[in-house]
Amino acid sequence: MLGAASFGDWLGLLATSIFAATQVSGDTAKGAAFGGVIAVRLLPALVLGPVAGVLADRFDRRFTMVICDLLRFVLFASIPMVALLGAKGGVVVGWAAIATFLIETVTLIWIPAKEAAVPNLIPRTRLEMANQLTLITTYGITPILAALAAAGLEAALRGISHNPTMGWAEPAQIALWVNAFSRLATALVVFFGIKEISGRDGRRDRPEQGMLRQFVEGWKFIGKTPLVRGLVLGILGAFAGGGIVIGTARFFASSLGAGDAAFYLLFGAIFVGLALGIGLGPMIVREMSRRRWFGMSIVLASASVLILAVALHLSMAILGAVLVGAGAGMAFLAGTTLLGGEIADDVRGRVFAVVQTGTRLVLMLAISASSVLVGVGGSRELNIANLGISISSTRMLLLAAGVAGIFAGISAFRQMDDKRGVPVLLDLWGSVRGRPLSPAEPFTSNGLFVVFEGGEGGGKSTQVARLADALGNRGREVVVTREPGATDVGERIRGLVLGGATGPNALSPRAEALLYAADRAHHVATVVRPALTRGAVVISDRYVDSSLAYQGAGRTLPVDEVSWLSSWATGGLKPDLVVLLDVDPNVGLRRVVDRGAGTDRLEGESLEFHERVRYAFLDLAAADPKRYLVLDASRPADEIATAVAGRLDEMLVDPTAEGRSGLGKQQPDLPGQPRLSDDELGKIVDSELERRS
Ligand SMILES: Nc1ncnc2c1ncn2[C@@H]1O[C@H](COP(=O)(O)OP(=O)(O)OP(=O)(O)O)[C@@H](O)[C@H]1O
Ligand SMILES: Cc1cn([C@H]2C[C@H](O)[C@@H](COP(=O)(O)O)O2)c(=O)[nH]c1=O
Repeated sequence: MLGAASFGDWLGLLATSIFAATQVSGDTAKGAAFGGVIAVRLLPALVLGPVAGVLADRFDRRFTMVICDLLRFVLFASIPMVALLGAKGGVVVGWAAIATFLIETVTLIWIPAKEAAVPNLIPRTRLEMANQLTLITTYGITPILAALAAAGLEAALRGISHNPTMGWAEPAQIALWVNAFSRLATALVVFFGIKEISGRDGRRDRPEQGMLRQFVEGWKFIGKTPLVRGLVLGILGAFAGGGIVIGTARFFASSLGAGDAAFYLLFGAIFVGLALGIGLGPMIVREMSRRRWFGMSIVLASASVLILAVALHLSMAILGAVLVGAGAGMAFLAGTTLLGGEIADDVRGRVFAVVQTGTRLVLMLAISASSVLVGVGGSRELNIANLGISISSTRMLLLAAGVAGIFAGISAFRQMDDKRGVPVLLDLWGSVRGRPLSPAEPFTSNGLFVVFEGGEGGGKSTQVARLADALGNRGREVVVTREPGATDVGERIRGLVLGGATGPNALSPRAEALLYAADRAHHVATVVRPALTRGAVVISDRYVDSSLAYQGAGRTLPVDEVSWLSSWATGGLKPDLVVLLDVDPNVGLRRVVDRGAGTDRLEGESLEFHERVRYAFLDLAAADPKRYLVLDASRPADEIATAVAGRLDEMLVDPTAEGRSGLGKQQPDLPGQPRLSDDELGKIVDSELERRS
């Protein structure tokens, strides 16, 4: 139904503008009438936008929508009616402008009511799919259908409408009637068919609050909530960029040496990209955090504006335009879904109203300012320092828009990020492959987590014991632990992975990886985290890197999958320091044999296996040197112990020294959930009790 109404609206937008233009003669008057009607449609946003959201949050949204649609029915129908009643051209145009202004005003109230109501009707898991459908219908299918219908009407009725007795059959008039009746139909469907829109809690939340208070509270909510701030900032930034692209499009097409055809091609490319972004985006990024996806999509759209700015050839410009559209489409979808799904019902209307008002204003300003600016300098070329490098002002403007958009996308990303500390590109790559990285579990470490890693016989157990003694003598609480086998469950797992059959009946590599991960999950939850919370120094003989080296490089399982598994098992807990005892496998394995306690299943692996393990450890250390202390394990044990103790001294004296990233620090608050003062908390509890009573 909303699709049909949207079709009617697009048709109405085209029809009112064309209709106004046909009522006057002369090019200038026609242009003014056409542009005037469109400008009038945008103006009410200025006046009414801020209060529209309050109405959506205050009154029954179903009745608000129905009343708005009935009003729009009457107003749309009145435009052709005035002409039918025989009014003169000027009067008809005047009334078309006034009616359009009123229609837009009413629409401004209808949109936040509808947008705020939709999330209450659809389960959250389906919200994105519903938004996909709505956006594709509203911005993809219905404008095209409307344009086709307008052209079809024009062709079909050309003969009839010249007949003076058939004035009512002018194409623009018919289109307006269609628009009017589509609104009447929406009103009836919402009133009789979607009664659930009325049944929400939010309306009764604060009936005693005045409108002004609600209005002010809405703005405060937007300003104070990082998620909403980020969303609003990102959406406005994206629209500003989009406005500049639209405003400069014609000059840009001519700067490519192409004419009107190129202009239409670029426009088409943006819409193709938009449809691809909205339609395929969720399938590509799969489980990726929607907050991250939103910021990244804005960065993609803006970076693609830069491609436009430097495009030397039409094909490059078309690629840029498709990517601009794809980024914008994905940002639009992610933004709408986040607004609907993560914002409480009682303020949702006001947030939607701010977004819709802001986007209209920003778009209008960006289009007009950029078209004026390129109009002034667009046909000329700026010649830099007489070096023969000439840059058109259109491209400079696009460059500025791209940079500003990237900035807006990054700031939005930062404000909303719900996976702080998780590398962005790895997360994106993991999500595309169906395995997004998990954020670190909120946790306060008051201690120090030191891990010893390395190949077989490197001297880890020896050095763990030496360090524990040294720290214990200084009065520190030290917890010595190991993987696998630090807990009862771990002991049993150790028996499975290190004992057990070899040859064809041996444990499969994936099962082995899962068993090590299970040991680790239990170990971290029951030994490591509690000790770190107490403030102890935890010294572990092996941790995550052993899985990456042995199961990843040694068994040749995909390292990113093993890494994801470990990060899931540990909730993202990273050591403060990893001491890597680097040993040639020939030397290490000889020591193991000389120890005389026999060899286990892994120690019995080939030399090539142990070589791969060794270089995997070294690669891990090279990728994050601040967190690692790499020592040559062939040095005497005392020298190694002194080097380790020296590094620990530095870290314990200066808690901010490199490698002590998580120490004594609380994980950041989740974005979108600012900490509340006792006062604020008290107020919320009071109002909740009041509401319940
Ligand atoms: N720096 C060293 N130089 C020579 N021998 C050493 C050195 N450090 C330890 N050793 C000896 O090497 C053998 C293995 O040492 P240790 O058990 O500490 O190594 P590990 O890395 O824990 O072995 P595993 O890989 O089995 O866990 C022991 O006999 C130990 O005494
Ligand atoms: C944690 C972990 C260990 N391993 C391997 C490495 C060793 O061969 C054994 C542990 O024996 P140690 O004498 O206690 O060093 O297990 C592994 O393959 N994957 C891991 O995650």
